[in-house]
Amino acid sequence: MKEIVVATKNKGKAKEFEKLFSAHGFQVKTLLDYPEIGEVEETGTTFEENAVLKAEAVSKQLNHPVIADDSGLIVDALEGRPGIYSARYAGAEKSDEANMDKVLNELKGIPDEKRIARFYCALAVALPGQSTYTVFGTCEGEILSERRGNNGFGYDPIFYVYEKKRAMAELSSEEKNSISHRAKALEKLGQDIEMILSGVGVDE
Ligand SMILES: O=c1[nH]c(=O)c2ncn([C@@H]3O[C@H](COP(=O)(O)OP(=O)(O)OP(=O)(O)O)[C@@H](O)[C@H]3O)c2[nH]1
Ligand SMILES: [Mg+2]
Repeated sequence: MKEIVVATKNKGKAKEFEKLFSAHGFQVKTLLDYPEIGEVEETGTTFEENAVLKAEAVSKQLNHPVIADDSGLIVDALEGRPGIYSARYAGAEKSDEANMDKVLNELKGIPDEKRIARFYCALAVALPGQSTYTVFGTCEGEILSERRGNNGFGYDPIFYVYEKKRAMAELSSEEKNSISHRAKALEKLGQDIEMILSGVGVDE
């Protein structure tokens, strides 16, 4: 089976990519398989910049093609926060529970129609010796007033997905993978995906 390296240490993302890429016949390796690779500092000011930083840094270290994901939650009533700071919104320990509590507290008393939000995912594909390619995807919804469901990761329990009329954490992994920002970004690679991945894949 061909392998694809995704430059993430996030177990939730890793699981989603495993399923998304298995549909294309690829086995996913992540930074959890390469403990020697340190954290890449996310110093960019956009999701795209951070995705490129992660993909290129890891591609250089491994000297092979790498995909990276930089993603997050954008809440209109919070002027776009937590945005690129989604993982660390409530502090460096990256606690999903503390992050959700912070968003829920900031939105206390805000009515449903003003709780509009979206998930955003930028994917960068870094191929050694070639320019890095980026695509993005979004998923529209609203911030609930309390948690619902146990699936997924991150802010999934407090995100109501318009397309499914349920919280993201109430969706099965198959359902999430059919509508998520991550899946939509991958879809944008469209018909190019097999071609790009045939360059990205590393034969075992
Ligand atoms: O409920 C969610 N469902 C999702 O589908 C989702 N995708 C992203 N996020 C949030 O945004 C941060 C990404 O930040 P991020 O791209 O820097 O990733 P990360 O730091 O977790 O891992 P890495 O990939 O950088 O190693 C994550 O930690 C989450 O808080 C999500 N939350
Ligand atoms: Mg990160």
